[in-house]
Amino acid sequence: MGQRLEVFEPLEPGIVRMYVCGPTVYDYTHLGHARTYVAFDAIKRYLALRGYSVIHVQNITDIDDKIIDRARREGRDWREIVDTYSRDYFEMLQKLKISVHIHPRVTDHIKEIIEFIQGLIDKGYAYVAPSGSVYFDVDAFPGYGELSGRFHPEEWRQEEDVLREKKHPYDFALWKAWKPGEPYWEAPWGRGRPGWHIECSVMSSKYLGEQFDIHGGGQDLVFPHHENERAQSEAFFGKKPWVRYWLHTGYLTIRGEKMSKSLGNIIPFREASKKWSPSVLRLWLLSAHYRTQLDFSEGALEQAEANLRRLRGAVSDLARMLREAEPRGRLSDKELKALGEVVDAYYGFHEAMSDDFNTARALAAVLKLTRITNSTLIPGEYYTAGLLALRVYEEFNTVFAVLDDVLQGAGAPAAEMTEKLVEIIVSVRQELRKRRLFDLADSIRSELARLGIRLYDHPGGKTTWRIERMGD
Ligand SMILES: Nc1ncnc2c1ncn2[C@@H]1O[C@H](COP(=O)(O)OP(=O)(O)OP(=O)(O)O)[C@@H](O)[C@H]1O
Ligand SMILES: [Zn+2]
Repeated sequence: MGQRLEVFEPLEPGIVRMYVCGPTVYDYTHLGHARTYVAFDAIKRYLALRGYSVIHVQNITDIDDKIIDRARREGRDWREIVDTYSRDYFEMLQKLKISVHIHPRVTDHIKEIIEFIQGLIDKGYAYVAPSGSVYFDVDAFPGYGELSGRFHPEEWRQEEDVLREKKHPYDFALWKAWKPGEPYWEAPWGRGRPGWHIECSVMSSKYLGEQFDIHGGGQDLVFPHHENERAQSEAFFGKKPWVRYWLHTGYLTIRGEKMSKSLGNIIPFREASKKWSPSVLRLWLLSAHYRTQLDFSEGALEQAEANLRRLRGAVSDLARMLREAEPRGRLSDKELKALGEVVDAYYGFHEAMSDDFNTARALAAVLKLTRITNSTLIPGEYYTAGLLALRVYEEFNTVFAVLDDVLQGAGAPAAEMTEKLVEIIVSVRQELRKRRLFDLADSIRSELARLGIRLYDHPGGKTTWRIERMGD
């Protein structure tokens, strides 16, 4: 609202109530949606890391013009459309490790929506038009435009098709009167269905209260959707501010254009996930700050894949070093210096995340730590500095969630067993090479590579290895 950074103070100490506008389920979820949902997931995870209890509500719009149009075009029932695409959306959430606490659906809240609209009519903020549609009377709410910074009624023109019956062209629909062939619910003003904006005012307050902390969505939702949600809610509850902090994600673009169904340039998540693992996608999506634009390119994903490999390699090497090395009472000057660099990375990560959740800078701090890990900690067998470095990777992973399996493995007996097995296979392969059975040695090497275990043959015959397997 203030167009500036503010210190975060939730309504109630220690608790964060967060509402994010979810999808209208009429088509496959694409990478643009994934960008927004991963961003809020990381925000939630970081707040949790900092000790807040976060309640995350993300709705599903399961009745809307777009859904009805699609059902009509395909000659299917609208509920089938909702079923197909909400399933696809849930699959994406699961693959990307996004855990939303409550997923309210519009059609489960019709009664509450009707009551809310009736309340707005009773308070003089809404009126029933001759058709039986109900509109919000924008002129009755003086704060309209404060969120989006649009104050000119001329810019507010909404719902052109119903201009005739609105008091002002900028009023927007709370309830849409039934037209033949459309799904409907009975209301005091006649049959119909809710407009788009009202659902979020109703469902957020039902689960989070009349005022809450964070409201999120893509930047395309600032106007009119969030402006309208805010007008409805502040009018209805008579409390200000309805939302303490508005957070909006920048667009995911492709060749500079917003990825969107209407532009026909979308990459469905399910297609993308055939080519890149969910961890690579997550790391890429978080490689930019949530408010900035992020452009899709194969090169950017390859970069994310390479970064993930480096992170995973460093963590698995570090875990192995920690199992083998021992604490050394006094730290050498060299280890002290290395420890200082690890501490810098630790603060670098938290400083970036505390500065409006800057995941781009947080990632850079951890990639720098990876260079230090590989060049100094592991070769130096620096136990104390290594232990702290592992802690940094763990906290990083609490937010980024791309190293779950390597970190779980770090210290677990299963990982140790794998290592011993790899050692045996590597020594058998050494023997084969000594006997000049290079075909066999090569096939062992490529079989291991398929499992993500990479062997490095050094001059002089020594072979080292590391686990680079992608976890998903
Ligand atoms: N390209 C994008 N980049 C970032 N966020 C996006 C993008 N496209 C959609 N979103 C966000 O995803 C959420 C779900 O949006 P919604 O279901 O309204 O999308 P949509 O209108 O179906 O998408 P499209 O723009 O492709 O038609 C919203 O918060 C929206 O802002
Ligand atoms: Zn909404």
